[in-house]
Amino acid sequence: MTTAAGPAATSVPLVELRDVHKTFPAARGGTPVEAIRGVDLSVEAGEIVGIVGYSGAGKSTLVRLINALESTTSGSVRIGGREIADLKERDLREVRLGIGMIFQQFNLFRSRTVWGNIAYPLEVAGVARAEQNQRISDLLHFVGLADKAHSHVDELSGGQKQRVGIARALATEPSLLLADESTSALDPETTQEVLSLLRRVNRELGITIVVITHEMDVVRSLAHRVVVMEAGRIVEQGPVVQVLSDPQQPVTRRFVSTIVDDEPDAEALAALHARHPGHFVKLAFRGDEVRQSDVFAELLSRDVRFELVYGGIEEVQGETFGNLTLALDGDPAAVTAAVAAVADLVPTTELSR
Ligand SMILES: Nc1ncnc2c1ncn2[C@@H]1O[C@H](COP(=O)(O)OP(=O)(O)OP(=O)(O)O)[C@@H](O)[C@H]1O
Repeated sequence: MTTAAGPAATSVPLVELRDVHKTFPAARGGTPVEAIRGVDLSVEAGEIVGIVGYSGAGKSTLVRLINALESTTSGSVRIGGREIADLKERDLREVRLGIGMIFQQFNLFRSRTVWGNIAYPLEVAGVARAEQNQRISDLLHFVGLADKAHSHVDELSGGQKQRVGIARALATEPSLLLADESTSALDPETTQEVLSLLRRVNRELGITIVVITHEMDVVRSLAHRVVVMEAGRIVEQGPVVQVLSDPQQPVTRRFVSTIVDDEPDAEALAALHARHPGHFVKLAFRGDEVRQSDVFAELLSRDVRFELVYGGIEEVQGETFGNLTLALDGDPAAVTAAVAAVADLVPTTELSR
């Protein structure tokens, strides 16, 4: 009998990059561009990994290395344990068939119907007509567009177009789906629909997903793990809840601050100090290990006044975390003792003026 942990612990990652570099040669009169500078990355089968970074960080180049559209300058890219650089064209085609892509601008054929778009990769792969028909029909039902089979692409909304893009990407039954800014052209409600479809692709079909995005909301609601890129390097990575609740690098903090506003920045802190007397401390709550009421009870038992002046509690994928900033006021020795007592209960940071 195999256990769930057994095969997973010994199986090779679906995607494995080791010390990968990619330098584009200099354009005339310019200098070479080091787009990827020593990236190590593993993606396990069944994961959803979000890759975030600002424009130019190297995200698209990384994806083009993973789907073998670009070759490395040095380092190793393995897909399903196979070294891409060693593969002959025929094997490379097979690897590419195992990877689906969806794009920000959908990249659909306007001259074809919805059915025709999904059929395209099957025609290229030489799949028999009867099997094509069965797969296309199944996919149309899966993405909820069975009634649009014979519509033209121009008649569809953005969300419907992306659902066609997803069906087309799944037609060759890939094990990996790469999504490059796949929701950036969509409004928030349609974005949620597409993300929910991607979650089903992962959960119900077992397909591994790598999404590239600059939207942290996409990471928060979709990914299991997040990888942060800056200037061609991975600067931080980890489970989404961990990275959102305790970002380490400045670039990660900037991304996280777009969706989590539970810490006052310098300007907000100055404004708070102008309104509230006392000593400011930030308390970090993670999960339900420590109850806020225990912390407040500790403060109430002491000879200090306190006020909640800033903060927020987030829930991400069923886990809660957040920071609360308190202003403590009273006799300096009592305040110092109260801060020490609270610091025994929860991670506490003193916020200086
Ligand atoms: N084919 C190319 N030739 C020369 N330079 C390139 C090429 N492709 C990418 N670059 C450069 O490599 C760097 C990384 O680009 P890349 O497109 O991978 O970043 P990105 O994080 O995906 O950015 P964006 O979100 O804007 O797409 C940039 O400086 C870019 O100009």
